[in-house]
Amino acid sequence: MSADKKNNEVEDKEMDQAQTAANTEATDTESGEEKSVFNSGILASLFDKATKVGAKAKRDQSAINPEEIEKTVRDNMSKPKGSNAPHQLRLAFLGGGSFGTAMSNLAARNGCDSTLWVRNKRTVKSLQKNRVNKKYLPGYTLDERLKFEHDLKTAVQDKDIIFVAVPSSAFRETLKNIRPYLSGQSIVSLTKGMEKDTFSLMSDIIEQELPGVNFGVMSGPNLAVEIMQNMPSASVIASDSELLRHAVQSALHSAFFRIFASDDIKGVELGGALKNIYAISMGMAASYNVGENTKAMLLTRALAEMSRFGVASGANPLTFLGLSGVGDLYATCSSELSRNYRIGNMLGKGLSLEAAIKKLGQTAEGVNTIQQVHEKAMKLGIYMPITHALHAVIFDDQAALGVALNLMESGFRSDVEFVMPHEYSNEALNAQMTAGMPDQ
Ligand SMILES: NC(=O)C1=CN([C@@H]2O[C@H](COP(=O)(O)OP(=O)(O)OC[C@H]3O[C@@H](n4cnc5c(N)ncnc54)[C@H](O)[C@@H]3O)[C@@H](O)[C@H]2O)C=CC1
Ligand SMILES: O=C(CO)COP(=O)(O)O
Repeated sequence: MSADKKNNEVEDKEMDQAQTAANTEATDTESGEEKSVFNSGILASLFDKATKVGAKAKRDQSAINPEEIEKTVRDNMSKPKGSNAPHQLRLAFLGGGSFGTAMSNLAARNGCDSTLWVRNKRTVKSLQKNRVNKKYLPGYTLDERLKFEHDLKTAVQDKDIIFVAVPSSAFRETLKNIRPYLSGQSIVSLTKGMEKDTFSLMSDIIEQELPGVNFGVMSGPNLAVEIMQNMPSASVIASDSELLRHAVQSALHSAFFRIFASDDIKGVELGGALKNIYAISMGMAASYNVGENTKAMLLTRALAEMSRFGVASGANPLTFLGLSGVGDLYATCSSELSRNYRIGNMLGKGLSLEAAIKKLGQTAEGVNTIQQVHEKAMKLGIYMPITHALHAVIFDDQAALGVALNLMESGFRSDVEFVMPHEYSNEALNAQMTAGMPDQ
C-alpha cells in the first residue's frame, strides 16, 4: 500500500471517529463600521504595491518608503467608508491542524481571500464537502468563503501573505517546498517551537531557507478552540516590516480578535515556544492538586526563566510582559484546552511519555522544547531550574516529588533580577559571611 494511501486511510478513520455535529455560530457579527475600515482593501492595495512590486522591492529597500505609506494609510483611512477597495488581501494558511484552520477561518470571516492548504487530498475533499475539520476542530462550521487546497503551488502563488501553521518539525521542509513558488509573498510563522537538534527558531529557519524574504512571526494566547468559539482574543505580530505588521493587523483584526504589533521577533517567538515547557509543568503540578499559591509561584518563576533565557538569546525582556509572554503563559498554564498542559497532566497521573503523546494525538511542541532548552541552557550556563527539573522527571525518570522538593530548597535568589541582579543580592552577602567580614 502506498504511503499516501495509508495516510489517507488513517486520516479518514480518525475523521469518522470524530464528532460530526456542526455548530451554528453566527458568522458575521462585526459591526459594519469595523468591516468597512478593515476590509476596505486599502491596506491590501498598499501592501500589494509595496511587496508585490515584489522581490525587486525587497532588493531595493528604497522602494519602500514607510513615511509615504503611513501617510497614504492615514489619508485613505479618513476617506468615506466603502470607497477605494481595489482588492482583498490574499492569504494562504499552510497546515490543516487546529490553528491553521482557526486562523484561516478568521481571515475568511474578515473578508480576506483566504485559502487553507492541507497536504492530504481526501481531507481537502472532506473539508470542501462538510466545511468542518472533523479531526482537529470537530463541531465548528467553517466560513463558506474559506477555500481549501491540496496543491501547494496553487495555494501559495499570487498570495500576499503565507501563514505557516505546521508543527516545528515540518517547518523547514514546508519552506523548502514553497520556495519555487515565491515571487514577493511575505511569510508569517504561526508555529510555536524550536527545531529539533538545531535549536533554530522559526524566524531562523525562514532566514536560512528563504533569505531576503519579508517575514514576521505571530504569537499570543490563542487557544484555537476559543477562537472558533468567538471568545475575544488577541495576538502579537512581530516583524521588522512595518508594512507587514499593518497588513496582518488589517487582515485578522475583528470584533473578536485584536492584533498588537512588536518589532522584537525573537522575544515574541521565544514567548510562544518557552511557555509550552511551563504548561507541561503546570499540568503536572495540577495532577498533584497543588494550591493557587503554588501555581502562582510556578507561573512567575517560569516568567523569570523565560525572560532570562530571552535576554541570553537577544530578546528584550520587556516583551515577556506582553501578550506573547505572560499572556500566553497564563492561557496555556491554566487551561485543559492546551495540549502541553494535558501532556503534563497525563504524565503526572502516571502515563508514560509515549502513551501520553499517543493519547493526545495532536502537536505538543513543549516535549521537544524542554530538550532543546535544557541542553542550550546547560551549555550557556543559563539558570533554568524548572526546565532542568522537568527534564529530569520526563527524560531521566526521576521522581517528580523529590525533584520538586529540591527545587524548593535551592538557594536564595532575587525576585526580579532586572530590578535587583542576582549577584547583588545573596551571593555578595554569602561571600562576605564566608570571608568573615563584618556586615556593613
Ligand atoms: N492549536 C493551537 O491552539 C495553537 C497552535 N499553535 C502552533 O501552531 C503549530 C501547529 O499546531 P496545530 O495546528 O495546533 O497542530 P495540530 O496538531 O492540530 O495539527 C498539525 C497539522 O500539521 C499537519 N502536518 C504535520 N506535518 C506536516 C507536514 N510535513 N507537511 C504539512 N502538514 C503537516 C498535520 O497533518 C496537521 O494537519 C504548532 O507549532 C502550535 O504550537 C499556535 C497557537 C495556537
Ligand atoms: O499556543 C497555544 C495557545 O496560545 C496552544 O497551546 P498548546 O499547543 O499547548 O495547545
